[in-house]
Amino acid sequence: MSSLHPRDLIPQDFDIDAFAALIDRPDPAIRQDARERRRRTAVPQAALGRLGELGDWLASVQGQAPARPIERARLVVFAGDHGVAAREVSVHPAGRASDLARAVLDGSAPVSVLAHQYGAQVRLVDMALDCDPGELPEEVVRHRVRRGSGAVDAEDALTAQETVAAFRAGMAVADEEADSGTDLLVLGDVSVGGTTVAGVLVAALCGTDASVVTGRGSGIDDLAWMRKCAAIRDALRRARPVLGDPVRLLAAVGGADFAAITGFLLQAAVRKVPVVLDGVVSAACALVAQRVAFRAPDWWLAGHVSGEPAQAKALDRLSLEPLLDHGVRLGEGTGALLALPLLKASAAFAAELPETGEAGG
Ligand SMILES: Cc1cc2ncn([C@H]3O[C@H](COP(=O)(O)O)[C@@H](O)[C@H]3O)c2cc1C
Ligand SMILES: O=C(O)c1cccnc1
Repeated sequence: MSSLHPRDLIPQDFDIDAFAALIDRPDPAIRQDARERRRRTAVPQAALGRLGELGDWLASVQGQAPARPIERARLVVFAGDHGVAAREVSVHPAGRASDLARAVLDGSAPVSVLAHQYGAQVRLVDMALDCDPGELPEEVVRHRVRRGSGAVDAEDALTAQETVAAFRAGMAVADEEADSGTDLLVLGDVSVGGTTVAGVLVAALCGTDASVVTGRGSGIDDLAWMRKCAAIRDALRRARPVLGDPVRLLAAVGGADFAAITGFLLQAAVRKVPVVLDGVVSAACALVAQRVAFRAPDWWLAGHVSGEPAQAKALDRLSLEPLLDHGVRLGEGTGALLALPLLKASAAFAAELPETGEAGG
């Protein structure tokens, strides 16, 4: 008989199913109120295009109509390395996500340029980078649960205990942000091999083959694509026995950053702070989180289409329609941040277009 080591046991005081009851839908009456206010402006309904609906959504998640301006948007970037990167499935060297993370910290990363441009604060959270923790600031490494997550095609990414610790860290980050008055969370990720892991989770939860979810990630060639597809196929075999259990699924074929993002998304919904999703990693975690609490996706917005087929599949399952499609494949939260000016525009229209008193067109 096989025996479970204590680190494979989910702590007894951890109840992931409690989220299902803790998360409400954003208030539909407020959404309706926002829609009716919009009808009373001189601008015809159709003229605002998607910005009208976006303003209604924003009002509903903020709990007031018209929507308030977004004043304290914060980009939260979760970082981690993945053992599966050793299969050469990324253009980035395996185990070197810390290089990408350092660029986010020193302001030279693509996402730093956008964050600076849009006045968004950036917070980097190291969950499992493969570098000495002493190389990074204490506030960045304080949530780290291990050095690199396991290679999901051959071994578990994490123990059950590490998964719960990472999930709780993500919840704690969402709580800290909610407590400090962040009014919009913009999600990003920095990893090497992350799009492979995301592909596994999406294929597992959608019941599709590896080839359907395998994309070019950070820009891989045909040979690397075949290696990535094979790694996803192998990991899918490992995922199947634990499909019904989100914690065991994240432990078997996820990673510390994925577990943290899943906890972060769910707790943000509990705290009623809206989140803009970025690419395939955000989408994969959102899909896991939807399994935990089916109402949670109403609190999230899909910033863009990243071109990874797994992202499109996941967003479809989440009934989230991405705002932008410009072929941006940079990760780091760039696609989510690009949506920020549109959201701000929708809030400004909602708040500042005068009502005429009569219903418009
Ligand atoms: C210039 C550049 C910088 C990036 N920084 C993060 N990513 C993106 O690539 C990684 C995932 O891709 P893969 O699964 O292939 O390793 C993540 O770090 C994601 O944020 C980048 C992608 C590019 C092209
Ligand atoms: O979907 C993503 O997040 C993505 C896609 C390509 C490259 N990096 C990230």
